Amino acid sequence: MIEPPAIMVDTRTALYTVIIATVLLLVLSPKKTPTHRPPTVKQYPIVGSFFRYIGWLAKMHMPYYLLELHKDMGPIVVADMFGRDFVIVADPTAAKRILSSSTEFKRDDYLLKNSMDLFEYPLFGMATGETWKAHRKLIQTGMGPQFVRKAFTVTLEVMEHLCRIFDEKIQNSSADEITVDIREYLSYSTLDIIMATSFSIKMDSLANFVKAEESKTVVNKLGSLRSNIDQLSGLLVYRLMVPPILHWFIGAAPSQVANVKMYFKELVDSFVNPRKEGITQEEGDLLDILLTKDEEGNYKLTDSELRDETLSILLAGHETTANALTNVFLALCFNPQVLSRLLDEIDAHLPTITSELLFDDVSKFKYLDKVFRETMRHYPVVFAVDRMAQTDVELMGYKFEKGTIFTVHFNGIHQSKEFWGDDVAEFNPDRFDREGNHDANWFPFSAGLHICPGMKMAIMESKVILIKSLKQFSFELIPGQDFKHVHGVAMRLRNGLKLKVSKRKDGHLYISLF
Ligand code: HEM
Repeated sequence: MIEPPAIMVDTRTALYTVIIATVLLLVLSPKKTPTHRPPTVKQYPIVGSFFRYIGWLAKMHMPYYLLELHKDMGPIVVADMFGRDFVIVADPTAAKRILSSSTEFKRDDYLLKNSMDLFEYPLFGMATGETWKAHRKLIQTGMGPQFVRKAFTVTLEVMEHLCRIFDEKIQNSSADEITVDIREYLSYSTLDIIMATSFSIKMDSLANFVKAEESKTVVNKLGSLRSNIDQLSGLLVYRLMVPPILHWFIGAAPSQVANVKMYFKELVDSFVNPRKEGITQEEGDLLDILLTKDEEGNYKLTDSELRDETLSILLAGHETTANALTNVFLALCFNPQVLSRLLDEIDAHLPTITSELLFDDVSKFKYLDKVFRETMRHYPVVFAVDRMAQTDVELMGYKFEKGTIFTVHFNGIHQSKEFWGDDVAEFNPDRFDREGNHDANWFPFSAGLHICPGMKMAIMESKVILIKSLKQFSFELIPGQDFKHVHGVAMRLRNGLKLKVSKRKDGHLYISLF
């Protein structure tokens, strides 16, 4: 018969042996070799996975397609689109690494490759390299604290104008309310703001839009700036997706786009040349910085570089902000309790319509800051950006060859329960009060080398527009609209956002759902 104490000693020894062996195994075992390929969307010869995404593409719902892929296959997925493989990444640590490296990953100019005849040097599309670096330095210098202060003053002026327009229209209406597509008004307002802030040019596109709307005609050439910008961004997207041989059939051949090209050349010449020739004075604005000369007295940017950078600012800096603001209105419409708290804050800091708003006051609107941040998390206007591997790389446990394209999927990160909690689908500005480094998971302005240089201006401009409009007017959602976002240069509501606007009647604004 076996003595019980002896059994106990043996069991303990065996247990210790197992623990030590496990620890040794973990410490000494070779590093797990990364597997070759992450989960991959099933592809067929020639067509790849075209039939899986064609439905989404046709509805312009590619952002929703990418979210579905993550839901089915995890945070890193290989998907083919238009005959190319993209590694779609929805992990904040991997995203930071991709966006911050100047050796392992770079932006390629694939967005521009088919559109070099239209423009070649816009900062937002240029490959990471020496030309980009020189342009970025100039633009960053020009978008310093003075730029943001100037944007504040300009935004107040434009908002005074916009509020006057709404006031007059409401007074002239029989029902004391008007129906507007708020995105249209925001789009023209942000266009005027960016032109005046960056180049000290008064475009009056908002006024021209209103005149054109009333008379149903385009009032003058300047009024068509927006439509030319729309055409240019559309051409960029179409030319990216359609091979050059087919450009003629979609109206995008060089001869067919000559008018758009000429329009922008004339427009930019009209304000750059007088400044160059000393006919108009220096304004201390971004244009002055873009017109900086080197030690030999030559302009740092060539004529075409200057024209393209001017256009780049217009393209990058106006629809983005207009769509972000439209999304705030959308979010407020669906979340009346958030709106109510926001109005309390606005009323606390600005007791009357005539109360003055100073630059330093904007930072006091803490709840507004959270509402804006939550809107940008919920609906990131730029939902993804691409980078190309410059060497063989290892990422998230997988190996990739040089030349692999990575899509950093901001929307995927922003919609991930892992990083934002189980209530990720809810619109909750208070989530930014919770413990944790929210900035590490928040990418609406990208990160790293190409982080949006206009971010501070965009945030300040948006806050002023919201404070001023919400203080004076009530907004009511028109039912039956399509609230799904479509892709393009920016993620946007397909048909804008129709709202009823009336004067705010008491201390509270009402944005009601239906
Ligand atoms: C809510 C508004 C805005 C959003 C969401 C936004 C978003 C972005 C994002 C995500 C990028 C990075 C692209 C990349 O990583 O490849 C970017 C770049 C850029 N943005 Fe913005 N932006 C906004 C407003 C503005 C404004 C107001 C300006 C100009 C005043 C501006 C000028 C630029 C420029 C020039 C770049 C290119 C930077 C580079 O490649 O080095 N953006 N923006």
